[in-house]
Amino acid sequence: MSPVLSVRNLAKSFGGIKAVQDVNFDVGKGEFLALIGPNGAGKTTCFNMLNGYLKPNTGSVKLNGKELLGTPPRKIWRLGVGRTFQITETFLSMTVLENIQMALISYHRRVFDLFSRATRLYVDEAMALLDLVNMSEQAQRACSELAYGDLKRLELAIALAHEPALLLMDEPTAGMAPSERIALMALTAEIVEREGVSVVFTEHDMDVVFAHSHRILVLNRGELIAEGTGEEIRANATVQEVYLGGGTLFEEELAHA
Ligand SMILES: Nc1ncnc2c1ncn2[C@@H]1O[C@H](COP(=O)(O)OP(=O)(O)OP(=O)(O)O)[C@@H](O)[C@H]1O
Repeated sequence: MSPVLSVRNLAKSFGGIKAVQDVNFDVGKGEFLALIGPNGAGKTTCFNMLNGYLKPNTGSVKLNGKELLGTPPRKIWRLGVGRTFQITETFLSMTVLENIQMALISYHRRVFDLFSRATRLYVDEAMALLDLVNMSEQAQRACSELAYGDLKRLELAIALAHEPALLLMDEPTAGMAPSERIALMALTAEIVEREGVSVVFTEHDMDVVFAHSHRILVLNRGELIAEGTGEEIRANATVQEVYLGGGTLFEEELAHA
C-alpha cells in the first residue's frame, strides 16, 4: 500500500546549525509512529517542515502522493495534516461542546453572526467526537474547569474535527502525570486503530513511546540514526550510545529493560 506521508531528503539549517539533515521516512495508513531523540535532535524542526510552518532547504514531503512543500500551513491542514493545539484563554471560557463546535464551524467554513446561532451547529458531530475521546458526559462543562488530562483529550478531539489523514502531535503529554500520559496515548492508539488515522508524535517519556508506537524513528543531531520497533530500538547499539551518552530519561528506561 502506498504511504500516507512520504518524506525524502529533508534538510534544514539555521546559520551553521544543521538542525535536520537528509531525513527520509514513510508513514503508512493507520500507523502510530514515534519520532524520538535527545534535546535539540531536530524533532520540532522536522514537524514544522511537515506542517508548512518552516521552509526546508531541500527535500520533498508528499501526502498521499501530493507534494506539500511550498503549500501554506492552512492549506496543508485542509489537505489532511492535522496537529494538536493548546486551548487558549478565549476558548477556555467556552464549554467543551462549544469548543468542538467552533472547530467544526471553522473546518466547514461556516460564517455566523451571533454565537447564539452557532450553538445549534454541528451538535451531533461534536458529540460524536466527544464520544470518541470518552468525554460526552462533560459536554456542558466550561473548559476552564477541566482537569489537565481532560483538556488534553479535548485538544485531541478538536484535532480530529477535520478528519485528518495524518495527525502530528508534538509532545502531546507534556506536563501530564506519568499515568495520565499512558492513558492519553492509549486512547490515541485506540482511535488510530479504529479510525485509520496515521499519527506521528514526539515524546520524551520512553514508557509512553514503547507502550504504544508501532514504529520508532530516532533522530540525533538532525540525522535519522535508527528506525524500528520498540524491541529493535532498545537493542540498537547506536541508539543506546546516543542516549546513554546524553544521560536522558532513556538511560533509566534501559536500566529497567
Ligand atoms: N529558529 C531557530 N533558529 C536557530 N536555531 C534553531 C531554530 N530552531 C531550532 N534551532 C536549532 O536546531 C536544532 C534542532 O532543534 P529542535 O527544536 O528541532 O530540536 P528538538 O529535537 O525538537 O529538541 P527538544 O526535544 O529540546 O524540543 C537545535 O540545535 C536548535 O537550537
